[in-house]
Amino acid sequence: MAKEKKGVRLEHVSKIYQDPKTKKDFYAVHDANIDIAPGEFVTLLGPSGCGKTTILRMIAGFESPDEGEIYLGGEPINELTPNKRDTAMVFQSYALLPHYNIFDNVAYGLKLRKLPKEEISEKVHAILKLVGLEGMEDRMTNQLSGGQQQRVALARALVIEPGVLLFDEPLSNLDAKLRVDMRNEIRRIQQAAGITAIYVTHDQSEAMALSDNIIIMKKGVVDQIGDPHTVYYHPVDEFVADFIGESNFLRGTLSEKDGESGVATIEGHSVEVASVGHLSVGNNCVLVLRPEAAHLTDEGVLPCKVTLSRFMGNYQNYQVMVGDTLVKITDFNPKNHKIYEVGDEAFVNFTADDVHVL
Ligand SMILES: Nc1ncnc2c1ncn2[C@@H]1O[C@H](COP(=O)(O)OP(=O)(O)OP(=O)(O)O)[C@@H](O)[C@H]1O
Repeated sequence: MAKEKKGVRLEHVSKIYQDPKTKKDFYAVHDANIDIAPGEFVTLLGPSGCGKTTILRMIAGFESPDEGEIYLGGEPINELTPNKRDTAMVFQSYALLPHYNIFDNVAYGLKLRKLPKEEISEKVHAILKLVGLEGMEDRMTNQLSGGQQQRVALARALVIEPGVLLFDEPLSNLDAKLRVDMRNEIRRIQQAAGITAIYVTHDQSEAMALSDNIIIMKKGVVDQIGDPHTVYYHPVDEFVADFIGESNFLRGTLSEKDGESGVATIEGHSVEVASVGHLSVGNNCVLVLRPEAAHLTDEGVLPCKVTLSRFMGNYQNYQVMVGDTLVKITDFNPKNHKIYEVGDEAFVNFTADDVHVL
């Protein structure tokens, strides 16, 4: 449906703001280098205040970078006003026109572009079909549910056939169930429309569900860019490991090394590890162990004492102490495993491939 899918590139982009309290300048975004391929769905993910929205607003043209250059479809766009950029934004607040019906809300951008009436009608109907609002053209937007309003906002952005669609936390105002339904819809519609999408969220499951690639931001800096699998299994640091899913951090030192494999000492116990080429013997290291990758067994890698054991229906939730380290364990197959109770002595079991070493 898009005229042409466009890629987006940020080269050494920074944005400086003044802190209203201290009056000191600070980098809201610092030296961002991002390359988004045409047709890709990318999320900007990170905690509040990390600079996600600032990046999105710079791409849209509502803010201009203090350093660096932004390219859209290979062309530099820093000097272009928002209406000259081939982008459309879907806002958190929907920003619909309250006294207009669905048709007129969606047609608005096309009327501004002075398209012939028949073409407008054709395009609006095609988009309403795509977002699942066919036949509802005459409904006023204040008579719609949150999910329907979100669909209208999406249709209104899509109808102008932008090269890039920008989303600023578009599902924040919806309840949990609807958020999940709508995010699946957004992904379906983006793929059907064949459009490049950049999506701001602080919800990691939303980012995992939607993205080809996730850009994880930390205090104005791009910390890691990768597909959901990479950021989950190969986080670059503890921040990413903690932000994407749950993690246990087992701290110790590397005591032996042979090429890529080695042995780490954790709480006085030897643990076989892999992919430690970046470390030397004697270095401190952190083993990132996902709760679902760890198992409780009678014999295993690290002796522990169970401090919490809770049946959650589809999984058994444990907390255990390995020396002074608390380890969370999720057993997704409790029906077929021995259940340990609080106070039991057991072992945390895992293989070298189950841990990611930082
Ligand atoms: N116009 C402005 N003037 C001064 N500081 C600003 C301005 N806009 C944003 N900031 C600050 O810049 C930093 C980054 O803000 P930004 O809105 O990009 O964060 P965010 O990651 O999108 O956060 P959230 O998830 O809360 O929306 C924050 O510290 C914010 O307070």
